[in-house]
Amino acid sequence: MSYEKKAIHFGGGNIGRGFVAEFLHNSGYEVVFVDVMDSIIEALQKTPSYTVTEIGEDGERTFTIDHYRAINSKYEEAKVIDEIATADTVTCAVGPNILKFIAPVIAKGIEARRLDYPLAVIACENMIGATDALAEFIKAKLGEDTIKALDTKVRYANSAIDRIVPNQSGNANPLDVKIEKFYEWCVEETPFNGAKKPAIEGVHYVTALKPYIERKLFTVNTSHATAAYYGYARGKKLVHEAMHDKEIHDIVRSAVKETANLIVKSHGIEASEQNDYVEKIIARISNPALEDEVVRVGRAPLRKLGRKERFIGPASQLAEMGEPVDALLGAAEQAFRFQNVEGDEESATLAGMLKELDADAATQKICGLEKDHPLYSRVVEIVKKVQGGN
Ligand SMILES: NC(=O)C1=CN([C@@H]2O[C@H](COP(=O)(O)OP(=O)(O)OC[C@H]3O[C@@H](n4cnc5c(N)ncnc54)[C@H](O)[C@@H]3O)[C@@H](O)[C@H]2O)C=CC1
Ligand SMILES: O=P(O)(O)OC[C@H]1O[C@](O)(CO)[C@@H](O)[C@@H]1O
Repeated sequence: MSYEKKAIHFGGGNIGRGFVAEFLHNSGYEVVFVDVMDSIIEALQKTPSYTVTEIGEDGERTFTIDHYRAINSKYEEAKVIDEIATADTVTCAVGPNILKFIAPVIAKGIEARRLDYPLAVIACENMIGATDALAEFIKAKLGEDTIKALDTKVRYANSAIDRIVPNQSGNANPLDVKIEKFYEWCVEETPFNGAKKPAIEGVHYVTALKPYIERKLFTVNTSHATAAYYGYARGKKLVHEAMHDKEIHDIVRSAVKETANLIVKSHGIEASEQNDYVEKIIARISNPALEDEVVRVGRAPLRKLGRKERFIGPASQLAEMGEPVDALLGAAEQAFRFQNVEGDEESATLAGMLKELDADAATQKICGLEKDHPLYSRVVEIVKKVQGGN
């Protein structure tokens, strides 16, 4: 394979190594990982290859990922800037809250650009409009001249990325990644009009991303997080254990029945198609081979209780239509109860906020709901219940 194209990928974690880098590598890109975690960067620098193992119903397939380099942006920012100046694409999978921290170095790379075609930037996060958000942070750091000629320097495309990559442990090579076989990576096509769009095999270019990302976030992530929060509350360690508990299984199904109603109504997707999609997701999150922990899937509850996120996002739209949202609110309640979980900073911040703020202030601050929104008083009641220890 010839490696004529170069991709800079921020975040050498689970989805970065296991999904994004695998696709870039298999499409002939040299991948330059950028991370701030010493152990990951050192391992990538020392180890010339790692293995991605896909777990499917029909067995396992392995791929060797090589021809990559790695830079720690904490110590070697100048190198990162130079790589971006001569790269074809920048991708990231760092978590929505980290976008603001990677933006300044990307901006400097754009300012220093030495190629006569635009850099393609695609954020791969569980977040609606993640690339737009990154673009805003980048714009704040760009000079006026660059902003005037922005189209010639950079093109931003939002994406929806779906593949379950659990935390990895027990692998002989700590860089190895075990992932599910299923994947979906949709990227907006129109931002590349008049420019070359990244030729990444497996990427599905779409003209309208909203139906894809909402269907994904409000089905995959809603069901996964519902199983995780109820599972955590009932002492389950792994997501499939939660899904094999009949009560939790039924609750998860009720939540995705509510979101299916929204997806069908707002995106004109056929009910039978959405039903097939739901069944596929239920099977995926029930897969014992993934050994996915409820605390990983429930991580960052403050973000997950946000206005556009997996519970309040669909529930607020449904409430505006006068449609049922009981199961979604039940799941949101369990998210509010995900407090002081070891290793999850946000769960401690959530606990602090629920102590300090009254229910109205917490509802507004955490869920971003306006007082006159039809969902508002119902969420306030939930917050009061959680605060009262009931
Ligand atoms: N793991 C999964 O199954 C999926 C994850 N995603 C999304 O991908 C994103 C990453 O998730 P994971 O890979 O699971 O998390 P992870 O925690 O395994 O990886 C995140 C990586 O970002 C790095 N990082 C943090 N700050 C950084 C900075 N300033 N510069 C460069 N790197 C930095 C971390 O050190 C870590 O290696 C999240 O937005 C998640 O929602 C999306 C679909 C599936
Ligand atoms: O990455 P988030 O947004 O914290 O959500 C947790 C998990 O949800 C999934 O995307 C699928 O439900 C994961 O595999 C992901 O890491």
